[in-house]
Amino acid sequence: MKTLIAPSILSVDFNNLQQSIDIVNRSEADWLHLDVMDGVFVPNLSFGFPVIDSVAKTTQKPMDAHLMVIEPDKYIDRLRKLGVSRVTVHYEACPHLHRTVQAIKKAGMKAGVSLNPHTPVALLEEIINDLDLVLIMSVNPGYGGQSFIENSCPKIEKLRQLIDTKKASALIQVDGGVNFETGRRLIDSGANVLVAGSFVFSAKDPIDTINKLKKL
Ligand SMILES: O=C(CO)[C@@H](O)[C@H](O)COP(=O)(O)O
Ligand SMILES: [Fe+2]
Repeated sequence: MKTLIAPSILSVDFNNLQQSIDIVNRSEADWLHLDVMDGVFVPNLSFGFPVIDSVAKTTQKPMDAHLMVIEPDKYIDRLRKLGVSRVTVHYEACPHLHRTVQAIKKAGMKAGVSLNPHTPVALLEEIINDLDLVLIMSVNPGYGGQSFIENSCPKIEKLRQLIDTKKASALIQVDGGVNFETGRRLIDSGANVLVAGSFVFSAKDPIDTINKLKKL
C-alpha cells in the first residue's frame, strides 16, 4: 500500500494555527495528527478540546488523535462529537485496554494503540486483531523535535511479523524524529503511516516536504 503521511501540529506557531492547517490542507497529507498531552502520562501539556474544536472547523483532512493521557476513556465521546476519525491510546496508560479499544470503536472511530520505546510488541499479541492501527513511538512521547531512536526499525519488523502471523489488518504508524532518511528506513521496515512534526514545519517549504515524504 501507499505510505500515508500525518503531519503533527505540535511544533507549529499557535498564533498562526490557521496557516499550518492551510498548509496541511493544500498538501497531499492523508491525516492531521493531533498530540494531546495531560502532564501526567507525559511530562508536558499540549492542547485539548478548544484547540481541536477550532482545528475541526477548517481542516479538510481526517483528524488523527494521539492521546498521551491517563484515563483516555473519559474523552472518547467528546472526541467523536468534534469529528475525530481515529483515536490512539497508549498501552502503558490503559489497564483495561480491550475495554478502551472497544469503546473507541463503538463510538464509530478507528482505534489505535501506541507503544512507548521500551514496550515490546509481543504485548499486543492478544489484542492485535481488534486494532485498526499500532503506533510505534520512535522517541519518548512528550515533545516534538527529539532524535529518532534506532531500535524503532527492528521493532517495526517484529510488529509486521506479528500482524502477518495473526492475519491482522492493523496499520503501522510511526511517530518521532521522522525525516526523509528515517522515513525511508521505516517504510522499508514495514511502516504504513509516518507522523512528522518539526521536520515538516521547520522546512522552508512544508507543503513540498509533506509531498516528498509521501513519495518516499
Ligand atoms: O507524539 C509526539 C511527541 O510525543 C509527536 O507526534 C511529535 O509531534 C512528533 O514530532 P517530531 O519528532 O516529528 O518533531
Ligand atoms: Fe504524536
